[in-house]
Amino acid sequence: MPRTIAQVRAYTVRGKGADYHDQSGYHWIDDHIATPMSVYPEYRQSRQSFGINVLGTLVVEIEADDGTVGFAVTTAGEIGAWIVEKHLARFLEGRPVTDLERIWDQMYRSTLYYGRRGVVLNAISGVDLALYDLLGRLRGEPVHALLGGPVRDELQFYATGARPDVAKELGFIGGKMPLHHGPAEGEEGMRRNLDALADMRGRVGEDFWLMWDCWMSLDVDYATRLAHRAAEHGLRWLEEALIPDDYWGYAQLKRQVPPGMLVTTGEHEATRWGFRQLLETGVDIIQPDVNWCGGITELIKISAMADAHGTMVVPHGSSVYSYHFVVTRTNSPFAEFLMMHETAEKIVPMFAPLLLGEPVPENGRLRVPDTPGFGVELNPDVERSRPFTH
Ligand SMILES: C[C@H](O)[C@H](O)[C@@H](O)[C@@H](O)C(=O)O
Ligand SMILES: [Mg+2]
Repeated sequence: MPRTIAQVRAYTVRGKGADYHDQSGYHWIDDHIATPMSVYPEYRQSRQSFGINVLGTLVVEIEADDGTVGFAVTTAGEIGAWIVEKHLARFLEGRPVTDLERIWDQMYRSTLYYGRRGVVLNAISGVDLALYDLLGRLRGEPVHALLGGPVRDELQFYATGARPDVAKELGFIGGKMPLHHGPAEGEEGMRRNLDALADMRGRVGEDFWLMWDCWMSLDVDYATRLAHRAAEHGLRWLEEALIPDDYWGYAQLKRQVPPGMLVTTGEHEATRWGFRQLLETGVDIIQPDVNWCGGITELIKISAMADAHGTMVVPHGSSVYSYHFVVTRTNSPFAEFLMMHETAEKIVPMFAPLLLGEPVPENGRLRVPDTPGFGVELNPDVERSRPFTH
């Protein structure tokens, strides 16, 4: 007889954690990075200035009738806590822990009138991930064992951050840099972008992967011109050049970039329906974030669709929550590691200080632990609050 769900609880945490853009003091991740808001000069220097960190962390706890507790974290803060406590909890409490598919379907269908993507799917993802953590703890198995088991002994990673040259020394297979200047900064900005790429290529040599993360900041014309000029410096992929809804733009960009340059995107997309539209554009790699796209239950569907399209799935950096998935999928040959050290020169856990036991790559590689669930615990020293109950 499977255990049943006794209670669902939602907590919020401010500062760092799953809302990893919420850093204090200097941090490369908030240093003049191009965004859709870069058309407004007053919002170019800092993404926090326009609110990239307004949500905060949501912690979802799910307790079984035997007292076992599973949890997961995501980016959703108080809004997410309200959605979990006041709306989603009703589809879980009293149900078997194994009811993953029915619970997901009812959470998604019941929130369609105000959800579909964004913070509602972040909250649904948090619940789904907490359920997988609880199921793994109850069965004494790591989540990757619940997903069919590893297809490789260890993960290999590329690193995202300001210092691909340091990433190369640390054993990563590539370095993804933030793009600093968008179309509104004209030819001067384009030249600065290309100078930065040329400089980094000079530091890492000819064979190390270099990528740009454009964080939705470009238009098709600028992205096409940038791609063609970046080709001489061996840019491997241009990531999230356009806003997520511009599926037509992604299809055009894919047709226009130089042969061999990859077009990638997807971290701000959600559900099998959103990714079906993305796959039909012909992009080369989709990058769902498992904490935002609908959780493991939805990522299984997204990944199978992509596999049939011959498209790689390299989830956006989301620590253990993506590692347990990537290690079980043949069309996910490598993973992302976000360098959350303020100058991207050292390895620190992505969600630090939120999770105890959060594993990090060594020499750019990681054997995903066999600890039950996702193998991490909430840090009791991190202050959290429960803003709503039900
Ligand atoms: C580095 C990028 O600007 C984002 O901050 C990052 O979170 C995301 O786009 C990524 O792909 O890691
Ligand atoms: Mg990205």
